[in-house]
Amino acid sequence: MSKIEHNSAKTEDGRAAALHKTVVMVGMMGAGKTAVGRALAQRLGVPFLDSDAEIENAANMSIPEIFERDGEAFFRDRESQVIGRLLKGAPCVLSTGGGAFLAEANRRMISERGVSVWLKADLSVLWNRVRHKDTRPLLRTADPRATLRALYEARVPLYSEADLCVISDGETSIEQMVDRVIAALATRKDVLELS
Ligand SMILES: Nc1ncnc2c1ncn2[C@@H]1O[C@H](COP(=O)(O)OP(=O)(O)O)[C@@H](O)[C@H]1O
Ligand SMILES: O=C(O)C1=C[C@@H](OP(=O)(O)O)[C@@H](O)[C@H](O)C1
Ligand SMILES: [Mg+2]
Repeated sequence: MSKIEHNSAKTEDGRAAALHKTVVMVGMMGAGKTAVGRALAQRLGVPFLDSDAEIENAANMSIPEIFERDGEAFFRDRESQVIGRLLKGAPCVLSTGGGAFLAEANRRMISERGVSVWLKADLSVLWNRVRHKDTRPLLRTADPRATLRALYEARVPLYSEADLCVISDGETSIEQMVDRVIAALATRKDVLELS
C-alpha cells in the first residue's frame, strides 16, 4: 500500500489528504487562527485543537479569568506546556493564541514537530474583528486600538519566522482562507499530500 493510501483521510471535496505534520496556526488576535483552523481541520478530516480552549478547559476558567487571577506569566507557562503536549500527538490542526509564537522555546518546539502557518492581516482588518469582543484581556486598556497596534508592530518580526504565510484580507471568507492554506501546505510534500 502506498504511503498516501495508508495515511489518508478524505477531504470534503473528495480528495485523499495525507497530513504528515501538525499544522500550527500563528498570528495576531483576530487573524482567524481559531475560525480558519477549525474549518481547515474539518476539510482535511483531522482533529482540531486550540491551545486557548485546552487551557480554559483544564483550568475550568476563561482566559480573562486566568489572566486576572494568575497573571500572564502563569498563562504563558500553561500555553507552552499545552502546545508541547499537543505537538506530541498525531498530526492535526493546532490553533495557538496570538502570543504563543513569541517565546523562542515555543517556536523551536513548533518547528521541530509541526509546520507553522502565519495568518497575516492588516491592523484595520484585525481591529474590525476584535473590537466588539471583550474576551482578550490584553486589549482591556484605555486605548485598545493603540494597544493592538503596539502588539502588532512588536510581533510581526517574529511571526515572519513561520514556515508559511497566508494573507487574510477583509474580503476573503473563512472557506477561501482554507483553500489558500491548503494550497500553501501542499507546496510542502513533507507536510501534505493530496491526490
Ligand atoms: N476570513 C475571515 N472572514 C470573516 N470573518 C473572519 C475571518 N477570519 C476570522 N473571522 C472572524 O473574526 C473573528 C476572530 O477570529 P478568530 O478565529 O477568533 O481569530 P484568532 O483565533 O486568530 O484570534 C471571529 O468572529 C471570526 O469568525
Ligand atoms: O495575543 C495574545 O497574546 C493572546 C491572544 C489570545 O488568543 P487569540 O489570538 O486566539 O485571540 C489569547 O491567547 C490571549 O488572550 C492572549
Ligand atoms: Mg483564537
